[in-house]
Amino acid sequence: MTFENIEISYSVRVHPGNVSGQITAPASKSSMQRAAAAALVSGGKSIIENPGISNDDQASVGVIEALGATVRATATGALEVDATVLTTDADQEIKVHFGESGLGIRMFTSIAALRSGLTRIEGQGSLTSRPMDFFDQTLPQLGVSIKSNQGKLPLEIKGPLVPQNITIDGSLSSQFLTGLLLAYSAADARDVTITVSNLKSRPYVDLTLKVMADFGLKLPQNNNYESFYFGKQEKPTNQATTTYQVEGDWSGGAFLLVAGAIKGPITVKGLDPVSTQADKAILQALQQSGCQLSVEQNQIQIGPATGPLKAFQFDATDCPDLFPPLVALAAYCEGKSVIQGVTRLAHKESNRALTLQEEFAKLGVQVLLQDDLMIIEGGGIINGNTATHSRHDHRIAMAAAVAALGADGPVEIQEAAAVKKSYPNFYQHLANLGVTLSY
Ligand SMILES: O=C(O)C1=C[C@@H](OP(=O)(O)O)[C@@H](O)[C@H](O)C1
Ligand SMILES: C=C(OP(=O)(O)O)C(=O)O
Repeated sequence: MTFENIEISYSVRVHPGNVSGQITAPASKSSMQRAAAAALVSGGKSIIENPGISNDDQASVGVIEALGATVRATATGALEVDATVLTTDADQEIKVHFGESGLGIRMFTSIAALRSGLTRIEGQGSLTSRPMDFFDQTLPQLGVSIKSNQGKLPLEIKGPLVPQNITIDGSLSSQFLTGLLLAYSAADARDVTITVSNLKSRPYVDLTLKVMADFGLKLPQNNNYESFYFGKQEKPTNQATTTYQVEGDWSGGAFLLVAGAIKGPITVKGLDPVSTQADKAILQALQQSGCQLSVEQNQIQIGPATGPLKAFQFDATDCPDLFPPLVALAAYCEGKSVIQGVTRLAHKESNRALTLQEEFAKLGVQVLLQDDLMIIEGGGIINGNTATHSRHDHRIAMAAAVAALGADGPVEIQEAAAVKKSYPNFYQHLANLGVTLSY
């Protein structure tokens, strides 16, 4: 597919009403993209079951193909990845395109740096303004030459990356560390340590290590998220085919759960309560809100409280993608809800603190920003008969759509197709739950 042609200009009108029935959460793009990377660097054969189909997922599959893996869809819908013989020569000059995926580019750039040939790294939309200067600072220390556009895309890199003891800053994003962990493992790093200061979004690193373990890759020792030590032993040689099941997505699922808490009851399937995914933490805020919640291994049942929902306090520093669904929830909770971690939002698909404040203001919901805190005044009337805009940010579109369920009239979401980045079936899933949508 060509990312230049993604069509993002249609609007969706979400009509207020109840949700009911059952729905299965989509595949997690965090799990899927890591699986694609792990399948490539394993140098073996893998089967990825329940593969994601979002734009970010498709971008990652395209990237592993560009890096030489062969990918084939099976009759059951799984993906078969063969990385035993790479079709791309390591010395060849190649171009890889990441669409708008922050994880994709930050994870695969270090992996592509294992090549001795030149790799040109491109992206589009919001990705072109997201910071990549980490690579300017880090890759030269590992023997990789890099040319960037003043710390932004496009990048040109030429390796091969040679693992060294290195110290990195983990405060902007965990995604760079995810890439280095995979690259060091692939390069059979021995007796080498990645030291990380101020690491944020830690559970995402747990997910990286979990996927690496599932693919039988060489694993570092995690010393309290402050350093990751790759031991002296040789990396395992992987003979057997790995079968990996992509996890259901707590990040997209969070919007379904909030819809259930506001206007359910509904049953959400496919979310593993013992997943390492950061956004599983939505359950804590939902519990505080007093909604009806029953969490089982195979399904979550969720519905409104008997009385009004209650305001909550939540620290989203390590699960920043929960801000948008939490703001939608807070809009329906009586009183002031407080979410910590605002500084983590500046460099997402939009500056999410501001876009949440501006788009929810259109719905009559006041969102205050005080240093690292977001304060949402909830429990009032949600304005319908109004238009919001996705701001080309999938999570802003989904937050506005869910908030619309209890509004006093329909809410338009402009440039609604932004959801394709992570959850292409989102509107269909709302419709399956009984929501009336018009286009
Ligand atoms: O590794 C991942 O899958 C992700 C990590 C998080 O980013 P940061 O580490 O930059 O917070 C998250 O916001 C992003 O949507 C996905
Ligand atoms: C920020 C996000 O993703 P990424 O950083 O991978 O583009 C997201 O999905 O909300």
